[in-house]
Amino acid sequence: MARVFVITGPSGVGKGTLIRRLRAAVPELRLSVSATTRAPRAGEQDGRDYWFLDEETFHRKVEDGEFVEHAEYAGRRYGTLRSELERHLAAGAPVVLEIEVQGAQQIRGTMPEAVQVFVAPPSFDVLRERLAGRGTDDPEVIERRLDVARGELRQQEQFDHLLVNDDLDATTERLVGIVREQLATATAG
Ligand SMILES: Nc1ncnc2c1ncn2[C@@H]1O[C@H](COP(=O)(O)OP(=O)(O)OP(=O)(O)O)[C@@H](O)[C@H]1O
Ligand SMILES: Nc1nc2c(ncn2[C@@H]2O[C@H](COP(=O)(O)O)[C@@H](O)[C@H]2O)c(=O)[nH]1
Repeated sequence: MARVFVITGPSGVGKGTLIRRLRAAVPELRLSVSATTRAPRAGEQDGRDYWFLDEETFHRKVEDGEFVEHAEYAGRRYGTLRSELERHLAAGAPVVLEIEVQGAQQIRGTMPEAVQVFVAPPSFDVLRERLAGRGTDDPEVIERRLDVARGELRQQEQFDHLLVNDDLDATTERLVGIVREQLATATAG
């Protein structure tokens, strides 16, 4: 029964944008707020955008088995807290995770019933433009993320669904369609 949706793909491809639109269309879908050791960006709030943790606290939570998945990404740590995911599932709500590719691969091993969607850019140049256009990261951070993206894009065929995020409205519609279909199947079953 598909109650967990994983949205993965390279940084800057539009995962967060698509998930905001998805949640507006499917209001019962809840977002699992991840933990990270990276610094908050301007306007980001602890507990809403991320749980911002120092390295020591993140490490302790890893040791205590508090993450369902975690990964090092571009020099920072990111992870899905078991408590976040279980809180939503216990309330009977479907949950969406926005995570990078190593974490998505871990979820495949531990939660094979989760529906995994890989979001790809129309081209590498477009990905670069989106990361730069977002205006949240320094040029060297953008280059590091693009380096990671090359490896991530090589894994795109391994996921249940592949969405090329070209036209935002069209991609949103396809994502909403995937989620609604899975939820309808789960309800019927
Ligand atoms: N289909 C699209 N066409 C044009 N611009 C887009 C499209 N989708 C997203 N964007 C823009 O691309 C930028 C990056 O999007 P977003 O922050 O959602 O990416 P992300 O995959 O969530 O990144 P990260 O993994 O770093 O959180 C944003 O400025 C967003 O408005
Ligand atoms: N494996 C995980 N990856 C995560 C998680 N939360 C976010 N992310 C991904 O990290 C990168 C960078 O994010 P940014 O906010 O610094 O731009 C991006 O691909 C996110 O999707 C998580 O819990 N686990």
